[in-house]
Amino acid sequence: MDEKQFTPVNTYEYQALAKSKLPKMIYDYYASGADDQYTLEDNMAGFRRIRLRPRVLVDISVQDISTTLLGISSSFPLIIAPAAMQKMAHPQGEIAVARSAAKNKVIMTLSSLSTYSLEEVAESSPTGPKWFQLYIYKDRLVTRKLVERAEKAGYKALVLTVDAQRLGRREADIHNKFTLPQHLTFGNFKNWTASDDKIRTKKSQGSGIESYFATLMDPSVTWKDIAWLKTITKLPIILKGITTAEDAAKAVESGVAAIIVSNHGARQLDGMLATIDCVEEVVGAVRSLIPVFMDSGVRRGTDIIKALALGAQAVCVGRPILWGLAVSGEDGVDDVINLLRNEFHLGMGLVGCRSVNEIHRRMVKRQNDSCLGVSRSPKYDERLSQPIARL
Ligand SMILES: Cc1cc2nc3c(=O)[nH]c(=O)nc-3n(C[C@H](O)[C@H](O)[C@H](O)COP(=O)(O)O)c2cc1C
Ligand SMILES: CC(C)CC(=O)C(=O)O
Repeated sequence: MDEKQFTPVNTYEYQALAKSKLPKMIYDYYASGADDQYTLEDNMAGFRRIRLRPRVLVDISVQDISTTLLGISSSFPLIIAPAAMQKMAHPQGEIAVARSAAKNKVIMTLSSLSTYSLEEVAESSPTGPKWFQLYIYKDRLVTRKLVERAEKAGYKALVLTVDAQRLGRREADIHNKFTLPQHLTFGNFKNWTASDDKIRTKKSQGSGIESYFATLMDPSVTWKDIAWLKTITKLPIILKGITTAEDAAKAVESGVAAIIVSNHGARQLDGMLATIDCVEEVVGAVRSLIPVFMDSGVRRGTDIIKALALGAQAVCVGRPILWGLAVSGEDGVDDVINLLRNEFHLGMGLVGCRSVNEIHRRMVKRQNDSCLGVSRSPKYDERLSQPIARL
C-alpha cells in the first residue's frame, strides 16, 4: 500500500510511520529505553496484564469524559509529558505540540531541554495551560533563572524530574553517537553555561546527551533541594519519577502538589517495574492527600481507564505525541490526541461509566503473565519491525 495514502488508526501505527520517516539517530533516541529494554517492553505489557471488568446495561447515551487536574480543566484525563528536542521530529517542534494541546484542551508539559524557548512556546498558544519540567543543574542559578522565566511566562506548575540523577544508558544513542543536529539549539540556553555546546563536545565518544547530563546536572540532589525549590517559587511543584510507597510518603511530607508515577519511559533504570504496577502502591501511600498521575507505556484509551481504576487521576503520554509530530506536525499531534480521546470515550462507555468519577477499582483485575502466554503483543513487534512493508 502507498505510504502516502495510509492513515494510522492507532498509536502503534503512528510509531511505525514515524520510524519510516525519521533519520535512524533520531528515531532511536526517541524510541529507546535503557540497557536491555526489559522495562520498556514491560511498561506496555503491564497494561495487558490488567483486564477490564465491565458493567452492562448502563445508560451511556450521555457521557462526560472531562476532568480537572490541579485546578485546570482538561477535555479528558491526559497530559502531554515533557520530551526534549522536538524540532528533531518536525520544524514546528514544541510549538506544534503546544498549539495542539491548547486546541484539544489538554495540559502540555514543556521540557527544559526544548528546542524552542519556553517564552516562544508560551506565546505560541497563550490559551493553553502549560507546566514546565525542570532538572536541577549543578549551577543552581541556571535552575533558578528557568523557574523565574517559567513563572513570568505563565506556566502553571513546575514538574521536577527526580529519576535522573544520572542519565540512563541508552545503547542505541551510544552506537549512533547521538548529538543534537547542528542546525538546532536548546531554546532556553542561548548564551548560557548550559548551552548546547556541551552536547556536542564529546560526540566522538558516544552519546552526546549522556555527556551533557554528566557535565551539567547535579547528582547530589536530595529532598533538601525540594525545600530549596519551594523557597524560590510560588508555583505548585509536581515530582515526576516516584515509584515506591516510601518515596510517595516523603513527597507528601515535603509539601509537593502532586506526584507523577513514572520510570521515564524506561529510559533510566532498566529492570524496574512497569509503572502501571507501581500506581496502586503509590496511591495507597498518598492517602488522597495529593493527586497522583502516571506515565510510561500508555498507548490505548483503555490504558487510561486502567490507570484511573488503580487510582491515578490522569496519565501523561510521551512517545505517541512525538510519533504524531514526526508524521505530520500539529495535525499529527491532533490526531494522536483524538485517537486516544476517542478510544477512552468508547472504552469508558463499554465498561459502563458515564463520567470519569465512575471509574473505580473493581473495574480491573490483574492477570499473571502465565495466564496470558505472551509477554508482549505480537502485533506490536510485527508493526515495528517492518513498518511500511506491513502498512
Ligand atoms: C524522546 C524523549 C525525551 C524525553 N525527555 C524528557 C525530558 O526532557 N524531561 C523529562 O522529565 N522526561 C523526559 N522524557 C520522559 C517522558 O516525560 C515520559 O516520562 C515518558 O516518555 C513516558 O513514557 P512513554 O513514552 O511510554 O509515554 C522523555 C521521553 C522521551 C521518549
Ligand atoms: C535531554 C534528555 C536528558 C531528556 C530526557 O530526559 C530523556 O532523553 O529521557
